[in-house]
Amino acid sequence: MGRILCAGLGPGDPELMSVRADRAIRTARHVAYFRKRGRPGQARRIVDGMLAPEVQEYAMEYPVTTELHFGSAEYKACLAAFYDDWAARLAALAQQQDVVVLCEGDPFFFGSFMHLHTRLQGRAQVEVIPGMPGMVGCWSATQLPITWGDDVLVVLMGTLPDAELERHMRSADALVVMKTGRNLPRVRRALQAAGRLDAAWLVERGTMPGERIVPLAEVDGADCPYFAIVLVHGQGRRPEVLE
Ligand SMILES: C[C@@]1(CC(=O)O)C2=NC(=C\c3[nH]c(c(CCC(=O)O)c3CC(=O)O)Cc3[nH]c(c(CC(=O)O)c3CCC(=O)O)/C=C3\N/C(=C\2)[C@@H](CCC(=O)O)[C@]3(C)CC(=O)O)/[C@H]1CCC(=O)O
Ligand SMILES: C[S@@+](CC[C@H](N)C(=O)[O-])C[C@H]1O[C@@H](n2cnc3c(N)ncnc32)[C@H](O)[C@@H]1O
Repeated sequence: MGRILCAGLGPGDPELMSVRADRAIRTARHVAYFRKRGRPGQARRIVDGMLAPEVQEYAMEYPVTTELHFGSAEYKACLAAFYDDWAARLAALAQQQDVVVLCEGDPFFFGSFMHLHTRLQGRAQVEVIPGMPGMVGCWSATQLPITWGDDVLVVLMGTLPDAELERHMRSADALVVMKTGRNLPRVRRALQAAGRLDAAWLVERGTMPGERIVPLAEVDGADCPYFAIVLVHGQGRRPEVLE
């Protein structure tokens, strides 16, 4: 059985990837990565200038992202076929030589590689190199702590229904909202309803080129990039500052 190594790349700044991922990428002969059709892909962009000249690249282009609703049968069938196809191709390739799959952030944290990982069991030796999740890069970009004392941190997806968003926003101390993109107006409304809007920050492309950090209440756009996270920092218990 060949080996498939998935390298977590961290939030975007190449200096935030692990030494192990760096080594795997620089010595790789076969490199695969996900991307939206017609775009360079964040994972591929992060490793610009790191790949060996003779490397073979495999761009795994999503057949759809927002064109079909993710709850529809058509979307599920289309994505299942896409993952099945790439799992078979990578397993065959790995018979000859190691394959490195690139993944922005951490592969096991809402990463596309999870869908290949499931399908590759028993067909290849699969290893995952952890990466710093995007949200860590984002809260560090704000230069403020995210949790103190007993704070409960909840990670939400902007794709959740409005009522679910609002319920969690009311109960948690610190908040991370991912998959913001075109869901931004709904995320904003839910934060307002939960009384959290004034404490919320929008971090677009955290640690990537074009990074933008703004108080969410000051943003009037209906949309933001897919690579954007909304944060509410916890204010939990801590010893008082005496001086
Ligand atoms: C459908 C939707 C729903 C949802 O997120 O649940 C969804 N992606 C959406 C949008 C979207 N996706 C992408 C862009 C362009 C970004 C750009 O180029 O700017 C846009 C925006 C756009 O097209 O406008 C590309 C992309 N997506 C993933 C990666 C790789 C990675 O991150 O690993 C990359 C490459 C990024 C790169 O590196 O460039 C990964 C995932 N995306 C998934 C689903 C899951 C897989 C599908 C499945 O199996 O269901 C998974 C694995 C996440 C998971 O399963 O949690 C949501 C619509 C929400 C809505 O309705 O608004
Ligand atoms: C499919 S998930 C992938 C998560 C990734 N595996 C991780 O560990 O962060 C994509 C979502 O992650 C968030 N994200 C990841 N990295 C980010 C970054 N550097 N800046 C802003 N958002 C980011 C965005 O909310 C985006 O919609």
